[in-house]
Amino acid sequence: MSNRLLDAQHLVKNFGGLTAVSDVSVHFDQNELVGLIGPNGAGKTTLFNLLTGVTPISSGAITLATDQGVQTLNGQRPAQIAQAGLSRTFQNIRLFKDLTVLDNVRIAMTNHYHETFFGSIFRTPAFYRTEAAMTTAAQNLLGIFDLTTVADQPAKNLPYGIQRRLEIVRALATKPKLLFLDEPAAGMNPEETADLTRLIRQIQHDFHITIVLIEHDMSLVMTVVERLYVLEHGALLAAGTPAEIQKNPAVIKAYLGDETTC
Ligand SMILES: Nc1ncnc2c1ncn2[C@@H]1O[C@H](COP(=O)(O)OP(=O)(O)OP(=O)(O)O)[C@@H](O)[C@H]1O
Repeated sequence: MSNRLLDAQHLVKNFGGLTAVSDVSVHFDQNELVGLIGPNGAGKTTLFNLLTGVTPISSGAITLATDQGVQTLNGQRPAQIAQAGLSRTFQNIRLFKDLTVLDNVRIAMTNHYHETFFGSIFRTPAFYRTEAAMTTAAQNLLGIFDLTTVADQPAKNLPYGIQRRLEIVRALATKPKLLFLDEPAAGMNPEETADLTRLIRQIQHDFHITIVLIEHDMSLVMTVVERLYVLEHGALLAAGTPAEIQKNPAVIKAYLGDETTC
């Protein structure tokens, strides 16, 4: 039986006269850790935006395997796609900076805990039960990711690396099947990057989800992923294991050279 989770076929995205994504087909399997690399402007973030519904596709098809069968994602709104099990982080940190760490995670959980308008206005017992369940679940997640001691601090008070970790925890709070991380190591110092590497491995191990990672830090991406896609000028240049990609002459010529980053 196939363990295919997400299938994207012949995706195209045109912005006026510019083709940012040009006939790209990718797939992600259950519990896989996949990297997406390529130089600036190659179309990596646009591809994430297409897969998560942030940007509508010009043509192509995106399907997700679910317990109810294969579901078509293209044409659906980002909230519907999130509900289907796709979650993501962005290149720029998008936290509620004035809210506490705990509330940032609780808010991300609301799509799984249904509070009625009546309940929230009249503070019914059901409302308090839902609130308590959300708080407990959020505290558990913070515990797993060593954020308990900062749970009551406003997100803006956290060091940069911890804010990035909180973003990932928020994305996990939506209980995704597939997590897209857009340059999670951007702006991190070596110690923070090492922490992130451990965190990504821990998530895959503990949560059994698929993770797709855009990353410019080649040492990070080559150590954590099982498979890589390489984009160039919006098109797929290569796909394979880190060992295959590192030996691929076209990739070496286009991106790697003698450098450890591209
Ligand atoms: N909303 C938009 N409108 C017009 N052009 C866009 C839009 N979004 C992206 N582009 C263009 O599409 C191309 C691909 O951009 P994209 O951000 O996907 O690249 P990237 O590989 O993620 O780059 P980076 O590594 O710098 O983040 C670029 O030429 C960019 O200017």
